Amino acid sequence: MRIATMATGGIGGFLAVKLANAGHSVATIARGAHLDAIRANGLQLDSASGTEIARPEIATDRPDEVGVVDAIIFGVKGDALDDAARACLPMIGPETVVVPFLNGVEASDRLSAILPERNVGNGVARVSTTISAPGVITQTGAFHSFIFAERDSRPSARIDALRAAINAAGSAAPETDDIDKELWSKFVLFSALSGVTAAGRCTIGDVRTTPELEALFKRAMSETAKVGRALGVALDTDLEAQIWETLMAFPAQGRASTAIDLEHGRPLEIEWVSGAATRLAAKAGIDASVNAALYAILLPHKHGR
Ligand SMILES: NC(=O)C1=CN([C@@H]2O[C@H](COP(=O)(O)OP(=O)(O)OC[C@H]3O[C@@H](n4cnc5c(N)ncnc54)[C@H](OP(=O)(O)O)[C@@H]3O)[C@@H](O)[C@H]2O)C=CC1
Ligand SMILES: CC(C)(CO)C(=O)C(=O)O
Repeated sequence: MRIATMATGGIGGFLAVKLANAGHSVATIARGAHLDAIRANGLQLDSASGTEIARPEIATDRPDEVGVVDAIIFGVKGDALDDAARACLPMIGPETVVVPFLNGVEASDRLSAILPERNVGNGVARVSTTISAPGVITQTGAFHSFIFAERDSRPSARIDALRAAINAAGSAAPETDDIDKELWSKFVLFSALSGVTAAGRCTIGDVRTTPELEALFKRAMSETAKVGRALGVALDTDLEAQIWETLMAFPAQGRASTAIDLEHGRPLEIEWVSGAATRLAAKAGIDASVNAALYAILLPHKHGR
């Protein structure tokens, strides 16, 4: 397949290494020192199972030089979505699918306001990766799973082809017949994890062992789940219990990327996480005072410091 990564950070970089090393024609869109390093040394993925280096066929900051691709792995932070989406236009042909893996539940709709809707899919990533140095992606933990589909979850040859490519490349792209459920199930987890570990400057271990933080986490989760259900998403009736159980298996030192971004003075994606939970709750007439409070506490740090 011809695949582009817009861009080549934690998400795009992880998949670019796997797909390029599996023999696909991969164009990595990146910029600055990260692009220079990819061009000079290749793109490196460090994980518990070792180091993999890929030499993507194209590494560029000029998407207009790439040509039309079959699929675009779309992974930028929420505030960068609009510019990055517009930059994808020259790579899009009639059959191209653009799959967003952003946290939150609004990326696919936002992309569809900029790109032709028939070219937009929807997806959710369960992985923990970051750019640790120019040209280097580091994975924490061993989990990596990318769930995606057409926006309405209908069966689709182009989605099947990308799933097959990712599975054969050594990652995991399980099938789904309800992408909204997948997205919202992660959003219920992530809105609570992001808000509590960032605003509380704490770890998952702290949330598990401090009853007050546990209560806060569970209230945030329950608010977001109520919003999803009010919007008609078929969330499991015991989703909140499942998430709490999952949290028991996370490393105690773990935190949401929002908490790590806060620590490093980087911009925060809160508009699309606690902010989105608050906004969508207001629209649905649901009280989301915990998400609103977590959002407010983090707002002064939204643009980084
Ligand atoms: N990484 C992870 O483990 C997970 C991430 N997610 C979500 O996926 C999304 C992407 O995250 P992640 O991959 O970690 O983000 P990163 O910050 O690692 O990577 C994003 C990259 O996009 C680049 N970029 C942004 N706009 C453009 C542009 N117009 N042209 C070229 N490059 C551009 C950035 O460059 P620059 O630094 O120069 O701005 C940066 O290198 C987020 O919503 C995140 O919450 C979800 C699950 C797990
Ligand atoms: C919680 C986690 C690691 C799960 O993929 C995540 O999405 C993030 O921190 O951004």
